[in-house]
Amino acid sequence: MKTYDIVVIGGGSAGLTVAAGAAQFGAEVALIEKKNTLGGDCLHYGCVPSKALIAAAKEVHQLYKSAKRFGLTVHGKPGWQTAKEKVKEAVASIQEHDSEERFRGLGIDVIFAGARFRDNHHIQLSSGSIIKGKRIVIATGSSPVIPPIEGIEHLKVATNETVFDMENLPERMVMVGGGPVGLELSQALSRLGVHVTIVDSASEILQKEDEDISKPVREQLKLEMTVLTSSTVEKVIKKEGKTFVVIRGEHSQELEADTLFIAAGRKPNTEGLALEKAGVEVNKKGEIIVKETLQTSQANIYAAGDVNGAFPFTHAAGHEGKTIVANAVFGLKRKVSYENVPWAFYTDPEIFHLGKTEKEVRKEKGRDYRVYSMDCSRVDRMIAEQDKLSVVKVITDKKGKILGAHAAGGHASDWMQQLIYMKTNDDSFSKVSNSVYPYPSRGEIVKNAGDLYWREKLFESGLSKVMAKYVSLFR
Ligand SMILES: Cc1cc2nc3c(=O)[nH]c(=O)nc-3n(C[C@H](O)[C@H](O)[C@H](O)COP(=O)(O)OP(=O)(O)OC[C@H]3O[C@@H](n4cnc5c(N)ncnc54)[C@H](O)[C@@H]3O)c2cc1C
Ligand SMILES: NC(=O)c1ccc[n+]([C@@H]2O[C@H](COP(=O)([O-])OP(=O)(O)OC[C@H]3O[C@@H](n4cnc5c(N)ncnc54)[C@H](O)[C@@H]3O)[C@@H](O)[C@H]2O)c1
Repeated sequence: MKTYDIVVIGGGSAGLTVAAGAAQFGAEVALIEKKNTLGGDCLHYGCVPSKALIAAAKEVHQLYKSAKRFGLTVHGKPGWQTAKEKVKEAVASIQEHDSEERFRGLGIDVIFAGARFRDNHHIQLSSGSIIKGKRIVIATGSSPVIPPIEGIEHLKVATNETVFDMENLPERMVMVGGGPVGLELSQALSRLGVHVTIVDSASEILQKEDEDISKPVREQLKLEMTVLTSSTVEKVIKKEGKTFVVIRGEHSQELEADTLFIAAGRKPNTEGLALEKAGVEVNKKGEIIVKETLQTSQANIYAAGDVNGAFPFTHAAGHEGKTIVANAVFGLKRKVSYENVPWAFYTDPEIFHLGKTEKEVRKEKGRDYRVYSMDCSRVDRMIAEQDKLSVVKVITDKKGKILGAHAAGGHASDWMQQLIYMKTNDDSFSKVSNSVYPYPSRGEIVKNAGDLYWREKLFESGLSKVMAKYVSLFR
């Protein structure tokens, strides 16, 4: 039986970060992956294929928009096979970075097998052999939750795991769930010609955002698809040879459809791991309970990525992975923090979210905070590109410390990046105004918000009146 310094279970974003980091620091590492390829959900069923599909759909959308504007006529339907090829190309290119050879080249033993705990140090592989880990990292990810829906077998069911391989595009699709998976993929599929209805049990989509950020995105999405909130899919029925989805709640109705896409949230992949044999505890949702050091209830076992449910994004899985390398390889007690970890939803317009929302800050601090909001009406690049939606909002404390930074708009995930750096380094928002932005760039919207900070300071100090008087004399 071979003993490793670190055994990593799961070859996705979290597991690959830990395995590569630990091996580069000289640890003997085994990486176990139950599928026959590395990369996990992000590469095969998540971030990468969805962004490639979004890009393909955007091309089609832009084509129709431009044709209309220039008085041209477009014939035919967008080809699903072409869109699928684009997705496959993107996955194949990125797969090279996550190749088995690359990880073997780092000295890692890559083992393609299912893993199961025998105790808190021993792992039974589906091949039959047993390996020992001084430290073990669980990075097994998550899977889509499929809510019970009577008669679901009457129509095609898609999830993020099957959509990119669909033979043909559906004609009429009901999307169960208007979270990021539901919204991003609904918009892409709608732009490729699918008639989409989103059904969400929540009273509104994008509830984690402040209203001024979510509203422009919601309004755009509602132009491209139907969104039924406070509603759920109860069952699927057949009537006169047609299939209907029965929706209950605020928008009760029977809706004809040929495909049901399920994007109703995620469940952690812990089934079959025999966590009880290792003494690893889970919460009510089945997520592995971790301390801030990412140690589980067993000090030598760590959990990273979607399986701990803390911040289910690829970049957060990488962030957690680095923390685990520091703690498991060097014996440190570094604590993970999500305070400066953003997220972006790649709808069109995009959503960018960093730190606290105004709703959250108000709850915590009452009125003891400042908000600097700016729309695109004075950003020449956005005006030139006929962008009428983009908006940015920065929330600070009285001294200018950034508590939250949020935006909606095309490419918002790019033009908001300066604020991630500033917040991470505790820089005052006042400093944005000192930066010179290239003209005309979209990022000027952030600079304009920064200028508001000084305008307010000047006004508060009464200096503006003195200055006005001085300037009038000067003239
Ligand atoms: C449609 C979609 C779009 C997304 N888009 C984005 C995005 O744009 N940006 C972003 O940041 N996040 C995005 N996400 C979220 C992102 O994909 C996940 O947060 C990320 O993949 C989590 O990484 P992970 O390593 O925890 O899990 P995974 O990447 O799922 O990796 C887990 C691995 O463990 C393996 N495994 C499971 N059980 C076992 C076992 N018993 N033995 C051995 N191996 C096992 C699995 O086969 C898998 O390869 C998206 C998700 C979806 C569904
Ligand atoms: N751009 C990105 O970074 C990106 C994109 C996609 C996914 N993700 C990650 O993947 C995770 C999962 O996303 P998701 O959208 O699958 O889950 P989610 O939990 O974020 O959203 C699920 C939605 O489904 C609704 N819902 C749940 N059960 C329902 C039911 N029975 N009927 C109707 N509606 C129901 C919920 O109200 C919710 O709005 C996200 O938390 C995010 O971290 C990130």
